[in-house]
Amino acid sequence: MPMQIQVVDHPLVQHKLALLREAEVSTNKFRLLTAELARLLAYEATRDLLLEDHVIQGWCGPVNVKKIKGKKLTVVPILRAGIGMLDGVLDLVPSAKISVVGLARNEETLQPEPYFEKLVGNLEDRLALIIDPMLATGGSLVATIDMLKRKGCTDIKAIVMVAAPEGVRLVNEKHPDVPIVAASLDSHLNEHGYIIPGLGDAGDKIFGTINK
Ligand SMILES: O=P(O)(O)OC[C@H]1O[C@H](OP(=O)(O)OP(=O)(O)O)[C@H](O)[C@@H]1O
Ligand SMILES: O=c1cc[nH]c(=O)[nH]1
Ligand SMILES: [Mg+2]
Repeated sequence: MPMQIQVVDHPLVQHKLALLREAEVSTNKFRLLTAELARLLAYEATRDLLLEDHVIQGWCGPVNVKKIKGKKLTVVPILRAGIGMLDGVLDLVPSAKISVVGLARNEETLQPEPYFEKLVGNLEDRLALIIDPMLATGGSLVATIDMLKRKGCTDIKAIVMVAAPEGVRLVNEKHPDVPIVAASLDSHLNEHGYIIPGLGDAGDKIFGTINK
């Protein structure tokens, strides 16, 4: 089975990703680039929202226009690192609700350990846009999708900056209905579950908890 993932090859996306990969990138620059990249990826991820026809009163009389149909959006940042992408996504969808999921990957077992869940009501008729910079083993994304589906959400998409093939395969297998949009599909995971070449620890870089 070929992997299902949309890699956005827009030159601005690839350029910003290249700057993010620099070993010496500062916390400030990493945050700014993460927000900019999130904005561009969200633009691509919302490309297939459905439109409907409306007639409005324009300056010279009635005008036929198109507006987004029906479904409202909830953005779902996975704590902590997903917070780094939130402002960029909200720039495009400022009225979206926000559902927050807290997961910490256990460094030994690589399993996600849930510590927070605050999902907005009525997920049945909302598109959930999950945001997290890193898709590594896929455990965190699968756990988040499981939580959303338990609350009745049926329309889910994930935006990540960098994905590993291992994680994409797991999400494709467990949740084939959930599209993944990424800036890059990288080579593999190392023995500690880090993406190679990846970005290092995105949470630590965004929150300034270690230098590299
Ligand atoms: O695909 P996985 O193998 O589950 O790994 C990816 C997860 O790991 C990182 O978060 P981490 O658990 O380090 O938490 P943090 O955001 O608080 O740093 C990252 O932001 C993802 O959520
Ligand atoms: O490469 C990785 C894997 C998990 N989490 C990160 O922040 N980076
Ligand atoms: Mg981390």
